[in-house]
Amino acid sequence: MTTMLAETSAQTVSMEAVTKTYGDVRALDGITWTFPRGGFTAVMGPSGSGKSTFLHCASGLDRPSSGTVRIGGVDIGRLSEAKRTRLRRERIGFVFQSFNLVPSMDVEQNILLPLQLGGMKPDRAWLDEVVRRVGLADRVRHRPAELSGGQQQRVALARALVTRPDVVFADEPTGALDPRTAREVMALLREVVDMTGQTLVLVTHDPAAAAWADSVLFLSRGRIVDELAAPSPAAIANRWESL
Ligand SMILES: Nc1ncnc2c1ncn2[C@@H]1O[C@H](COP(=O)(O)OP(=O)(O)OP(=O)(O)O)[C@@H](O)[C@H]1O
Repeated sequence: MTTMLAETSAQTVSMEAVTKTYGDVRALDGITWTFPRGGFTAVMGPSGSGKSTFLHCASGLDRPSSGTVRIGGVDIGRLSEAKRTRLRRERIGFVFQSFNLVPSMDVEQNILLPLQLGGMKPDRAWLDEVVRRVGLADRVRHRPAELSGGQQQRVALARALVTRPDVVFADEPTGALDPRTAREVMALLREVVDMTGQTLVLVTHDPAAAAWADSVLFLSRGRIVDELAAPSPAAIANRWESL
């Protein structure tokens, strides 16, 4: 087996005293956190605890109301919207519950889309490596509609990895999959972290999915209230109950 640690980014995302308010609502209330490089972190919390807001701010989709978010060492609060978009495209990968593939494009075209949008040149060797790693080498000319849900999510993962991002954010990536396919996708995410040193952040409601992570952050009312390292599904469910 090959490892590609040398090819991963030196930077991750760090947040310092981050708040986000919507009118009177304090959706994030003083978040300070740096995602460990090469680590797999799950973020959990009850409905309304601020998970989506956390994901949006940490990934540069949105700007905090106060505090600092650094992506690859760059303070996103100081960037124009256009520059933040560019930084996000180059430094962050996304995987969503709904896959978000372009139906008219084949697998390879979908995977290459972030490079195309950013005017970046594909690295053929890395593309082949990513496609092989997610198990799609014999599917590159298929369209999304010709693939199972699990395969479509693998395409989305390959698309997230193709730019060699600092951090991949996965938002309920198994939410649309049956339990067996969900386990396969989680096992693949774990393998990608272990084999490539990719930093990964998973936002999920599902203790079984979160248990694949190195550690779980628990959000409540916009704050990080706990971290569980090397968590079992039972320990996660237990902590969840008391939030
Ligand atoms: N655009 C917005 N405008 C106003 N209030 C918002 C907005 N986005 C989020 N909020 C509020 O901020 C708080 C945190 O919401 P957020 O969506 O981050 O929580 P969540 O943990 O992701 O919830 P869920 O699990 O239900 O998706 C909630 O009180 C929510 O109503």
